[in-house]
Amino acid sequence: MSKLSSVNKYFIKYKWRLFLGLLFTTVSGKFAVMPGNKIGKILDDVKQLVDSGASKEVVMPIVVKTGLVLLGLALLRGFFMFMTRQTLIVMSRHIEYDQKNEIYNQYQRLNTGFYKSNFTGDLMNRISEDVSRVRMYTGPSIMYFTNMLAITTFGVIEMWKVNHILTIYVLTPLPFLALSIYYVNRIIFKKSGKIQAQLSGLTTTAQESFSGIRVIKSFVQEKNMMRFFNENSENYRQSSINLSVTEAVYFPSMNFFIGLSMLSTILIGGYFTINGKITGGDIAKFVFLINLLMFPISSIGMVASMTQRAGASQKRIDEFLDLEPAITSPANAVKQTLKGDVEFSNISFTYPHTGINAIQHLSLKIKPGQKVAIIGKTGSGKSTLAHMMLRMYDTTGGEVLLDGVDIKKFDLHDLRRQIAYTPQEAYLFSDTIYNNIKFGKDDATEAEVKNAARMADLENDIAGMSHGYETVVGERGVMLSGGQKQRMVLARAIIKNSPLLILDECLSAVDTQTEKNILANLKEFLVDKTTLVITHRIFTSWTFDQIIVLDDGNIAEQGNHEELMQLNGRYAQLYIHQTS
Ligand SMILES: Nc1ncnc2c1ncn2[C@@H]1O[C@H](COP(=O)(O)OP(=O)(O)OP(=O)(O)O)[C@@H](O)[C@H]1O
Repeated sequence: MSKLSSVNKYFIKYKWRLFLGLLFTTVSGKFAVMPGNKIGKILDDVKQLVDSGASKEVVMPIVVKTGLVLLGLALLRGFFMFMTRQTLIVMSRHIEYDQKNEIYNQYQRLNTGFYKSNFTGDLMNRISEDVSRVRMYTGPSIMYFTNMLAITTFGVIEMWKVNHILTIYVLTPLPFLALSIYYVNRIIFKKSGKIQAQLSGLTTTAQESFSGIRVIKSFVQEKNMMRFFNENSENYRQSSINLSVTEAVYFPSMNFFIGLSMLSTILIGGYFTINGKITGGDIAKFVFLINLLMFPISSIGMVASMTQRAGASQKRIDEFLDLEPAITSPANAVKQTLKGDVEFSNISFTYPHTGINAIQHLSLKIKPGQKVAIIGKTGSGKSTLAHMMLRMYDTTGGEVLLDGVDIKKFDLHDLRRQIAYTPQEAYLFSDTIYNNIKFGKDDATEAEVKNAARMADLENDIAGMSHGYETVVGERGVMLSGGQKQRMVLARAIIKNSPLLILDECLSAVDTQTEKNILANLKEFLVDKTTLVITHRIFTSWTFDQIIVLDDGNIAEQGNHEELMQLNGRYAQLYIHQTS
């Protein structure tokens, strides 16, 4: 239970729903037990009247009256059961909503490094499966447990009033019922966990096949993929059949123990009736109450098993929520409008999980409004430099200064808000073109969105689509070509209108004419913006203030175009190769 103590704050938040829910459950329990008395009494009364020779006309109204009372009690019980669900189950839905938001918020707080070292499936599980299991505790478990307490208490009191010994005999099998349900539930849970994992495997295989269908077809791997899928599918089928065998034990075991209680009632109750200790009506009352107790008692096992699972899930949720992001805003964080002065002062960076020294003692100064090209062979550390500026990772040595201030002193959100960045991987949301561009600026007007699209040379592409700006781009933008995706991401960065712009391979997939159009469109827009262009291809139509050639995490060549051509090093070779 201690694992679930962190859920208590929600019970305090929704205390009125909880209180009313418990009250309604108790009242509905009372109404559930009350018909027992009525049934016992009417049977005894009718027997007495018939024995004393009363006519049908005398007996029938009494029976009808009792029938109406029973109907009224059933309606009242139904009403309070409805109210129980309206309070307790609705409360559990509110808690589920709060927990999901809390977890989602934590996902957003954590840094890039966290996502590199955790699997998507596991992360998704916390927000879906773990939260659902906790909900089973905050809603159904509490409801079933209270219902069990109420019905058992009221029911046992009623039985006790009739005959102590019979009550003890009748109740003896019931704890075994609860225990057996608990064990069956645990086995079912274990087996369903295995099935769930197999199902995830199947879904992943199917999903990978859909995404990689072109690769599968071109390598003529259809048969192998089918065989692989079939094997997994067969395992899943076997496990599911196995589970249904276990599930089939559930109700017969319940009936077995209830049957034992019934047997005691009839045998011992019959013996007591013969001896005049109880009446026939009392036996009917016992039979009614035992049937009533069947579900609440068996629910103890179910509740115990659900609570255990919820505890394990809440532990996982708590461990996740307790993680502190490695990169945060400091106390008294600096918030200022950036001019665009950038300095890398002897920075080094080693990736934590692989130990790769991506940047080594690099120093570089960029003045406000300068255009800087960062080139270098693959893996030389270009993108890592961009990550340092955005504080996706913190340097392991040296400092990054913006307008002379160490970036670790800035408010993190304010810092990122002032840097427009196009990551190498052009990521789009499965939303409309319009919303994907507008994502760069919450309050952007339609004119701003269209202007950003124009600058990214997207106007003609969008005009050619049947729904124009309202075209949905599909999952991760699958409906668009590689070049269109890159330009969408560029438009999203343009609309941000930040004093600092980092373009990481943002035009690698567009043809040279489109590249020229975009660069021409951007020239004026970028006049006063510090711009870092990370590229393999040299933009010949632009004049860069500085060109940095990176090699193995350090600067191999530095200067403007003329200086580097004179140096006749790597840049010159690349330039000659590209222009020839
Ligand atoms: N998340 C990461 N975890 C561990 N190592 C990484 C990570 N990202 C990059 N690296 C490593 O750091 C080095 C620099 O990578 P980086 O992405 O900065 O290179 P790059 O110059 O941008 O390359 P490319 O031109 O191929 O994009 C590489 O050796 C790379 O393998």
